[in-house]
Amino acid sequence: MDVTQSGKNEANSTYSTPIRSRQVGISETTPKKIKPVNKDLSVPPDRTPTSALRRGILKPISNVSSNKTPSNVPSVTFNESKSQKRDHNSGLIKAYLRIRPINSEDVIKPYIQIINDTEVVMIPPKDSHAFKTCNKGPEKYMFTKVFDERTSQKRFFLETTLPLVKGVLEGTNGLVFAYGVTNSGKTYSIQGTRNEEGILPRTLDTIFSSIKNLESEAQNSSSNKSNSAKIEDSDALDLTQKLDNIAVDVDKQFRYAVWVSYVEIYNEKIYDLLEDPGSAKQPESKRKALIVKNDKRTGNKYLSDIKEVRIRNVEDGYSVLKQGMKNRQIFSTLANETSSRSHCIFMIKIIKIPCDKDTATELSSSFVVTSRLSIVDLAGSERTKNVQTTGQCLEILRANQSRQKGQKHILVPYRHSKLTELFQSSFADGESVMIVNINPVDTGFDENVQVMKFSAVAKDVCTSLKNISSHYGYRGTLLLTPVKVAKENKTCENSDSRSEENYDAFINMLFAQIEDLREKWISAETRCGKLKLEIREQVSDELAVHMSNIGKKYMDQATESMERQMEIIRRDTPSTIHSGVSYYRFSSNLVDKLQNEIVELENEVDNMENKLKICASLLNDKDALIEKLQVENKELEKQVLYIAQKLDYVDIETEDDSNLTDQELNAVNINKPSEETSLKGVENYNYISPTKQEYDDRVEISLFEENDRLYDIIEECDEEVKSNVSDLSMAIYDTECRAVDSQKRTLDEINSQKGEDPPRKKKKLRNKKTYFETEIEEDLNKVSPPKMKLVSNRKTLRRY
Ligand SMILES: Nc1ncnc2c1ncn2[C@@H]1O[C@H](COP(=O)(O)OP(=O)(O)OP(=O)(O)O)[C@@H](O)[C@H]1O
Repeated sequence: MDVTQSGKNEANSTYSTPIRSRQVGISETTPKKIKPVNKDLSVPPDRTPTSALRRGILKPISNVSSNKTPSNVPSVTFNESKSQKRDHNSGLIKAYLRIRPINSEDVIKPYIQIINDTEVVMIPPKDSHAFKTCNKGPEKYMFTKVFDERTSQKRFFLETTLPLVKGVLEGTNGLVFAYGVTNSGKTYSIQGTRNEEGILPRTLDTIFSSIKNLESEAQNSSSNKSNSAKIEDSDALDLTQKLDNIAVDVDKQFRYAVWVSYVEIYNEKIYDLLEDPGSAKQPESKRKALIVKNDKRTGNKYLSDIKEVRIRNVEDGYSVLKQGMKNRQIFSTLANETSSRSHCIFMIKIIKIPCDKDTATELSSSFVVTSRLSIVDLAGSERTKNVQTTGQCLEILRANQSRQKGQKHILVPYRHSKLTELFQSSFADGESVMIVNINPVDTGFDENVQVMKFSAVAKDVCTSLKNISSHYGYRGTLLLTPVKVAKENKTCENSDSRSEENYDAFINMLFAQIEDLREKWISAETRCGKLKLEIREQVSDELAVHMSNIGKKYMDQATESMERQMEIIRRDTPSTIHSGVSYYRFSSNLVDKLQNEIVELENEVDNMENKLKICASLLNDKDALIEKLQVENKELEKQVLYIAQKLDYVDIETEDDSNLTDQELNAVNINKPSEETSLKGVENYNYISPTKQEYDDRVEISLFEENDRLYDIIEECDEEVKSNVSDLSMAIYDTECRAVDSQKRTLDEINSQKGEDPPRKKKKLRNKKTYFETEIEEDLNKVSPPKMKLVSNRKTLRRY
C-alpha cells in the first residue's frame, strides 16, 4: 500500500470533518508515495475512533453526534488566515492525540470522549478544579488526528512519524515531541516496549531499510571527529527480525551516513547522555552541561562539544539509546534527581554525500547535505514549566502566521527555554509533529486540560516546509561549501538580518522587562517585609503594654489583699511581733542562743560534778583517817589507863562520857582492856618502872605529840576540803550567777526587741529559767552534805 508523504495524506484520508478543510498546508501539498518493503501498511478499518465509539469503549456525550461538532460545545480552534491559505510552503505543526488504553481495574468513567477522528470532548469530573471554579461544561478540542486506545504502534508510526523520516532522508529537518502528563504514554509512544516498539526504533528501522546498499563508505563523514563516541553493542537487540523493515524512496545519487546523539535537558541545562559517567561519579567532578551556540553563518543553534555516534544499523542505534538511558539513570542517581523531570532528545543526523553517476564513488569534495530528525520525550507536563514556554512560542508563531498584511511581526521568545532555543529552527522552518498523550481516566483532569489547550494551539502553528539543508545548525555537521550556503541564503539575507535585529531588540526588551519586574518584585517583597516587621513590632508593643497593665492590676490587687490580711493579723494579734519575718528570725536566734547556753551550762555542771566527786573522795579519805586516828587514840587512851592502873599511882580522871555520843562510848568500852588481859600483858614486860612523874610526863608528852600530829593532819585536810568546797561553791555561785545573768540578759533582750513577749514564749522562758534554777539548786544540794559532815568531824576533833 502507498503511504502519503508528511502532512500531505490527509486529503485522501477516510475521515473528513468540517474543520479539516481549513487546515491549509496539509491538504494542498502534492502526495508522494512511500513503499513498504514487505508489509501491508493499510489501516485496519476497525481501528478508527468512530469504530471505537461504536464498540462503546469511548462514549460520545449525549448531545454530540459521532462525526459532527456539537453546536453547544465551545471549541478551541483558531481561524485560518489568508496568509496561511496563500503560503504553499508552510505546514502546521501536526498535533496527534493518542489516548491510552484504560486499565481493566480502572472503574472511573473516562473524561475524554472522541467525537470523530479529529475532535474530542473533555467533560470535567465533579471533583476537578475546572468544574468547581468555573462549573464548566464539556469542551471540544481539535487535533490533526485522534488515535484511540486501540491504535497499534505500527499504525501510529506510519501516520505520525513516517513523513518526517521521509523528510529527513530528503534533507529536511524534523522534530517529533511527545507531550502529556506523567503516565500518559509518552515513553510508550517514543520508545515502546520490547514487543511493541515505538517511534524511535521504527524510525531507525525505516532509515536503514531505505538506505540499504547506499551507506557511505567514509570512515568518518562527520567533522566532529574529536567527539565521536563509541558505544558497546553487547546489549544490542535483534530488532531487524521483529520490525517491519519499512523503506521509503531515497535519492540514489547520494551515499548516506547516520549519526546519532542523545541529550537530556534538566533544570534548563543540557547534558550529554553519551558522556562517560565514570568522571561524573567522582564527587568533586561536576556533570558538564553542553552550551548552545549560535552559528553566525546560518544563524542556527548548535550544541558545542556534543558526542555523536556513527551507527550502521538499527541495533547500533538501539544500543546508543540503551546506553544513554543507562547513563541518564546513573546521572540522576548521582545527582539525586528524578529522571522523569528531564526532557530526553534523541537526534538522528543524516549526511548525504553525492556520488559520481558513473563510478558511484562518493564525491567528498562536493557539498554534502545534512539534516536532522529529533525525537523528544518531554518530561511530564505537570512537572516542568518549560513546556509552557514552548506553548508561548507556538502561540506567537501562530499569531504571526495569521497576521494580516501590514501587521507587525511579533518575535518569538525562543531563548526563554533551552528546549525552544534548541529547536528554534524546527519550529520556525522545519517540520514538527507533536504527539499528545492522554490518560483518559487519570485523576489529573486539570493537568490534562492544560495539555489539550496547549496542543490545540500547537496544532494551528504553521511551519515552513521548504528544504532547509544544513539548517539545523550543528556546527560540526555543516559540510556545505561556502558558495552553496551563500547561494541558499542570499535571498533571505536582508530580511534575516532585519529580523535578527528585531529579534535582539525584542529579547533585550524582554530582559529589561524581566529585570524591571524583578526589581518591582524585590521592592514589593522588601516593603512587605518592612510592613510585616512594623506590624509585628506594633503588635508586640501593644501586647507588652497590655501585659504590663494586666500585671500591674494583679500586683495592685495582690498588694491590697496582702495589706488587708496584714491588717487583720495586726488587729487580731496585737502582741504579735510587728513583722512575722523578724519575729521568726529573732525566735530562731534566741533558741540558738539558749541552746548554746544550755550546752555551756551542761559542761560546767559536768565540771562541777567531777570536782564534787574529787572532793567527796577526799572527804572520804579524811573521814577514814579520822576514824583510824580516833581508834588509835582510844587504844592509846586505854593503854594509858591500863598502865596507870597497873602502876597504881596514876589517878586518872576518866573522861566524862556524858559528852560522848553513844557510839563513841561503846567504842571506848569495847576497847577498854579487861583486868586479866591487862595484867597478863604487864607480866610479860621486861619493864623498868618509871617514876610516877616520869610516867606522867612521858604519857602527857606522847599524848600531846600525838594529838598535835593528828590535829595537824586534820587541819591539813580541813584546809584542803575547805579550799575545795570554797572553790566549788564559788564555781557554783559563778555559774549560777552567769546563768541567771544570761537569762536576765536574754529576757531583757527579748523585752527590748519585741516589747512585750507573747505570753506563750514568756511562759516557755520562765519554765526554762525555773528548770535551770532547779538544776542549780540540786547541784548545790549535792554539795551540802560533805560540808555538814566536815563541821561535825571538826567538832569531834576539837574535843581533844
Ligand atoms: N497506547 C498504549 N498501549 C498500551 N500501553 C500503554 C499505552 N500508553 C501507555 N501505556 C502503558 O502505560 C504505562 C505508562 O506509560 P509511559 O511510561 O509511556 O508514560 P509516560 O507518559 O512516559 O510517563 P513519564 O512521564 O512518567 O515518563 C506504561 O506501562 C505503558 O506501557
